[in-house]
Amino acid sequence: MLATLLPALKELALPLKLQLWDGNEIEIGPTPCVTLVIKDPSLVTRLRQPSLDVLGAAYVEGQIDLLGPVGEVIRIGDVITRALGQDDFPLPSREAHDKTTDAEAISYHYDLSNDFYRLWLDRDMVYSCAYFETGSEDLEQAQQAKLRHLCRKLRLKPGERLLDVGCGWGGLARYAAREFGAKVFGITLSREQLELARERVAEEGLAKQITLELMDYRDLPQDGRFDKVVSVGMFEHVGHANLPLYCQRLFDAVRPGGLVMNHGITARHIDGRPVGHGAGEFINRYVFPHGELPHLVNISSCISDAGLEIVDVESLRLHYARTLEFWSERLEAQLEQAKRMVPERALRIWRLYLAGCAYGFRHNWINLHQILASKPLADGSHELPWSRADLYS
Ligand SMILES: C[S@@+](CC[C@H](N)C(=O)[O-])C[C@H]1O[C@@H](n2cnc3c(N)ncnc32)[C@H](O)[C@@H]1O
Repeated sequence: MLATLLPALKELALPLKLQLWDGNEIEIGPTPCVTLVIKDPSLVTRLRQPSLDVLGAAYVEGQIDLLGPVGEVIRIGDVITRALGQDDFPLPSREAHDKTTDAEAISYHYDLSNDFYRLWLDRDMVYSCAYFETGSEDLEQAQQAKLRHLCRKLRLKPGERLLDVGCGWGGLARYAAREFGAKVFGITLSREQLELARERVAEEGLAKQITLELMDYRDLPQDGRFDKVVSVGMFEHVGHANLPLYCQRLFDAVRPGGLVMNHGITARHIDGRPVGHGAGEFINRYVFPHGELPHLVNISSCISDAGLEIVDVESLRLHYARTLEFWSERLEAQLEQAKRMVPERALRIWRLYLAGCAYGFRHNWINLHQILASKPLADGSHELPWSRADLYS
């Protein structure tokens, strides 16, 4: 098999070296910066028609090692799988979601280790796309700018009640309470997140303004008690089948005249056909089980059908590429510390996931949309200013 694989790889002239199970080294292209260590000879057959899922799984399960800058590893993986891989990937499955499967999926990802996430996220541990007003900000500045951008889009005022659906480690809740005087109710399905988020609320003396609970979005109050609703990086876990219910819950939670912000990752294609040879399969298998990415059209349609009026949409695709590059660089710079916090297998998964998603956003495989919607008042009016000028003043 090696006899057919090597000429095919060499044609790609990649900066890659193979190291075989017997110690032999073969240079595939000029000045290699990445070494693919094949520990298991049976893998060569599968590499003849590779996918990012096959390569990623082999790395996670320890059948191969990948040495060199992780960004280059991903780029080389993409070139190889596009050149040698198959093209007929099936459409991703759209699954039924219930509270139990969703709670397990959330725990798998978010309860991994608070220390590990603290290592490479910003100090507020905001785990979603940052906002780069000029492109020259560092991660801390860009995450603070994102929190401000969200609160401004929501036209948040002192004393207003804000619901934060999928509140993570509480960064937005604390920002909205501290900087905008809001009263925040936040929910998460992760026990680890909740514990640390509550600690941070108490440390900042914000306990009177912020309540955080372990709660599924399906159990939210439905009496329009909130002035504003925000959901950041959460709806990717909902699944197509439950999008109408999710949007209905947001509608029912907010008062007439109130605003709803849905910030999340969206698919490149409406039918969900794969982008990146096997990247989606890898993410689904190892990173976000039961995750599903709707297209902007799917989520917009559900928001509208629920009775909300979409008033503003912004794409932040390259902002998420930049955010993920920061996360990946920070993790790569601290691998020794990370090894002490999570099992080797998890570290391998998260290294590929962060660098791979940075690459995916950069190459337009996926997008990020902030969708602002208003719950119309009885006479059809809403409470928004005439222009967006206030967002930038
Ligand atoms: C990517 S994190 C984003 C956290 C936070 N919004 C941020 O920007 O840092 C996704 C969040 O959604 C929450 N989540 C996912 N599914 C949920 C569900 N069914 N009900 C409530 N929260 C959920 C997770 O627990 C997690 O806090």
